[in-house]
Amino acid sequence: MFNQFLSVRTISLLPRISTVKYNLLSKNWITPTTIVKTNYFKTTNRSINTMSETQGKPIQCIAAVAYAAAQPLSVETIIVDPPKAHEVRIKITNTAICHTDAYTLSGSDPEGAFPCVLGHEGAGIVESVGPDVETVKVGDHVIALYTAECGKCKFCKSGKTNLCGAVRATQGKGVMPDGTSRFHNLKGESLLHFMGCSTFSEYTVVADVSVVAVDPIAPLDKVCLLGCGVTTGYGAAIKTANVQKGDTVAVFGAGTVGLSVVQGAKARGASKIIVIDVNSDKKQWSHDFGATDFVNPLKDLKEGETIVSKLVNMTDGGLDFTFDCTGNVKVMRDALEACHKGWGESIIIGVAASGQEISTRPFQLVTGRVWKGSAFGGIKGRSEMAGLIKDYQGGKLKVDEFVTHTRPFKEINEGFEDLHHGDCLRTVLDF
Ligand SMILES: NC(=O)C1=CN([C@@H]2O[C@H](COP(=O)(O)OP(=O)(O)OC[C@H]3O[C@@H](n4cnc5c(N)ncnc54)[C@H](OP(=O)(O)O)[C@@H]3O)[C@@H](O)[C@H]2O)C=CC1
Ligand SMILES: N[C@@H](CCC(=O)N[C@@H](CSC=O)C(=O)NCC(=O)O)C(=O)O
Ligand SMILES: [Zn+2]
Ligand SMILES: [Zn+2]
Repeated sequence: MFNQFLSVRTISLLPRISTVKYNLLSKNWITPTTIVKTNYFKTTNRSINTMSETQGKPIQCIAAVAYAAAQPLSVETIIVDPPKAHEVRIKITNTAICHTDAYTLSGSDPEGAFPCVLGHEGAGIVESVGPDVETVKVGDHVIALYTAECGKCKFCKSGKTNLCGAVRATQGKGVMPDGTSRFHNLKGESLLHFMGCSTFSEYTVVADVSVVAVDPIAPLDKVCLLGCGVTTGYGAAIKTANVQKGDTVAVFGAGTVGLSVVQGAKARGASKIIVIDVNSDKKQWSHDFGATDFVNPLKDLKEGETIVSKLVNMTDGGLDFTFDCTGNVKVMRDALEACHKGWGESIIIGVAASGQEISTRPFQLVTGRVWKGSAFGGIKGRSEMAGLIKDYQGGKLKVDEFVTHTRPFKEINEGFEDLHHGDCLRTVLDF
């Protein structure tokens, strides 16, 4: 099996590599030449193309397979085929569990199909690449991206969105761009991919447009969270909403996504950041991440008061920006209606179950309130991840603080249980 660490023997065969270091944080061997360039669309230093012993061969490894909706995951050995052209096989070192994994596993996702390998908040090391891959190389530390960035499609070139059309259609069907899967169980049954990532497997295969190399010094057991929750919330505040100094902000739902919106709003100098959550245990966290106020609508409303009227009164007529980070369509309506007449914008981030729809009086929009959505915080994964890693390394973006639980990968089902407890922001699994 591929050794996740570049072996000394392998490295000694590469005369151009003079210094080999052991990264104590990520527990991996690194070399100076693995340090990534800021232009992620082309690897400029191709001097290392380390061959792994497993290159071109199927790998047997541990994975968590979702065989059916609302059933525990089956932790078992699966077979991961080698990457084809424009594909990358990654040794996942760490993956977190996002609320969206639980949503799809529950059966509420119209795109959910089984059996599949879930997981989309993961990081690891490139084990091998298929033909024509020019953007990452063996040994690179990487984050999987559920929002691809090809740089060439109509979406990527528009300058208006981070959504990319290159692989989204096949991604939604749970297959690689050529329409087939790289995962099989030991019975020979094909297993579907998920969100173009499938990080609940020790090895996964992703499209080359769905992966970004990161500074190898960044700890993979923390920056895996940049694969979804932290990036989504922070980006929604600083990119989608583009919160400005002095703006007033309300954030519904104080999970990892909501608290990351809070830290984005704080970074921008928002004058008021109100968190609304049904669990008062989230109050301390909210303040720690930068909230100025916390409201529990189940406890803090007076007779005749609604959450909307309370928020409007707290902010002299309504908020400049509100964010739904719950996935609850009633909350989405409240978030819109708490916006200031004339200009308030409400950003929907939460994912609602199949069949759910939003509604409001059109007059709310006629009078200037704006409803928007945000996927992956509007962040372009390949060209903008380096900036987020720098924000994290410079202490501007909190990431470690979200890791409330860690578990060995085999405890993944217990990790899903953690999500239901108010004391959990993220459980990070370790392979
Ligand atoms: N658009 C995108 O790109 C992305 C969307 N998502 C979605 O964003 C949402 C948030 O994700 P995440 O932070 O991981 O989830 P969490 O479950 O950790 O956070 C949601 C929070 O909202 C609280 N909540 C639930 N109902 C209400 C309510 N009626 N009013 C106020 N608060 C409420 C929950 O409390 P309690 O725990 O007590 O229920 C919890 O604290 C999910 O729907 C997820 O699927 C996630 C990532 C990316
Ligand atoms: N498959 C669902 C929609 C799920 C969804 O909205 N996903 C979010 C990311 S959630 C991450 O944790 C997203 O960014 N969607 C954009 C996309 O292109 O998928 C459905 O069909 O309703
Ligand atoms: Zn997610
Ligand atoms: Zn594209």
